[in-house]
Amino acid sequence: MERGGFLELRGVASRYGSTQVLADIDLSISKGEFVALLGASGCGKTTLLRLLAGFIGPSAGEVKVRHRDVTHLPPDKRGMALVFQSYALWPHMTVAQNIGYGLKLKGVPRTEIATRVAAMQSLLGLDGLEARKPSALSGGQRQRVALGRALAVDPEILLLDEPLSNLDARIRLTVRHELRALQKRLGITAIHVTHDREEAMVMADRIVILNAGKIAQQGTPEEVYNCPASAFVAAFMGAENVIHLDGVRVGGQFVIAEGAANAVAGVPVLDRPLTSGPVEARFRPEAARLLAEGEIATVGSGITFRGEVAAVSYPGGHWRHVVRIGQTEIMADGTQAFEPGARVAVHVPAEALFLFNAPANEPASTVSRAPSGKVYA
Ligand SMILES: Nc1ncnc2c1ncn2[C@@H]1O[C@H](COP(=O)(O)OP(=O)(O)OP(=O)(O)O)[C@@H](O)[C@H]1O
Repeated sequence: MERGGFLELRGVASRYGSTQVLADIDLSISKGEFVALLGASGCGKTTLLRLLAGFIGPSAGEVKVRHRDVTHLPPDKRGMALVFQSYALWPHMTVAQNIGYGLKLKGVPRTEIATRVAAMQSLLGLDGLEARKPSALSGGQRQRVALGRALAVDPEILLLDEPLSNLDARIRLTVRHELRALQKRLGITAIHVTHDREEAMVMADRIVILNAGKIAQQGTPEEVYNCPASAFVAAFMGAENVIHLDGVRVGGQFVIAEGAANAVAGVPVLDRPLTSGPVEARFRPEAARLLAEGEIATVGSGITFRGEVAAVSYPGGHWRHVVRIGQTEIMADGTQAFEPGARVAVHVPAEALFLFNAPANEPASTVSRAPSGKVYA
């Protein structure tokens, strides 16, 4: 895959009336790349996709495809096709007519439409269903017809607006896999909007995380999962446990001060712009190791908190514990169950502990400050 330069967004902004929805969007997408736009509801994912498709114009910035400015081109002149969450199939048309719809609009001769439609049906495993109406298809089949209709016009760029979210969980896994395999096979560039983290992780070459209309971070699934650039990204990528700590930066180490529930601990700063003072420590429930309190000394680098089990449940595959550490409650998974009331140690390895300074512009009232080195909530 040739890197960057195929689809470029520079300084793109968008507003609905006086409401700013997107700002400072810079993206460079390679030909054949599968990019997931991931973010919470209302962060601007669909607006960005509609802007790429040409249904709305940006209030600032430009969109280029192969170095050609398409910012003000109408949707049908951009070489892009959009697949919606709701399928948007014509109910009175058959599968074949739906797939051929875009070709008919373009004035493609009937015999050629028939050939292309047949090829699409066979590519998407819809052979034998050509005469059916959408009402006589399963959700997964309908979504494949919608995909066929988008691909039949031979777009260079496929825009996917949560196309799998109406499918039930089991079918979604299959269609995810099919869609990714098809995209790779056709070498088509795809931009996929989703709020499902796992879907983005398993399908995309690159994940672009949006927060309130801005790019919070972009990178491979592994990068955004293992090296979140902010507390927001860490939380969004599942590191929902949060403990407030204090410490000092000494060269490449951050030395966490002793607290009511932890001893002094040093963790590498890596490439985080960490400064001495209060920090927010985040980690995933599955990254924490739960031990009986006496086992503290046997664990490796990272930090260990002393706590008490408040609740335990079995969601499948592991035991999930709610552990009270000071006034804070965190979740920690383990292969062994500890009873409520048990005194435990929660060890978080250095590589799974994400430290962030509290944002400088956060109002003082929302930033909790602890006495130096204390764990608190
Ligand atoms: N036509 C519109 N007029 C005014 N505001 C709008 C319009 N469409 C969207 N918005 C607002 O713009 C913001 C971004 O909406 P958008 O649909 O892009 O979010 P999203 O990330 O796709 O959300 P979801 O995951 O819920 O679909 C939201 O606050 C939304 O209320």
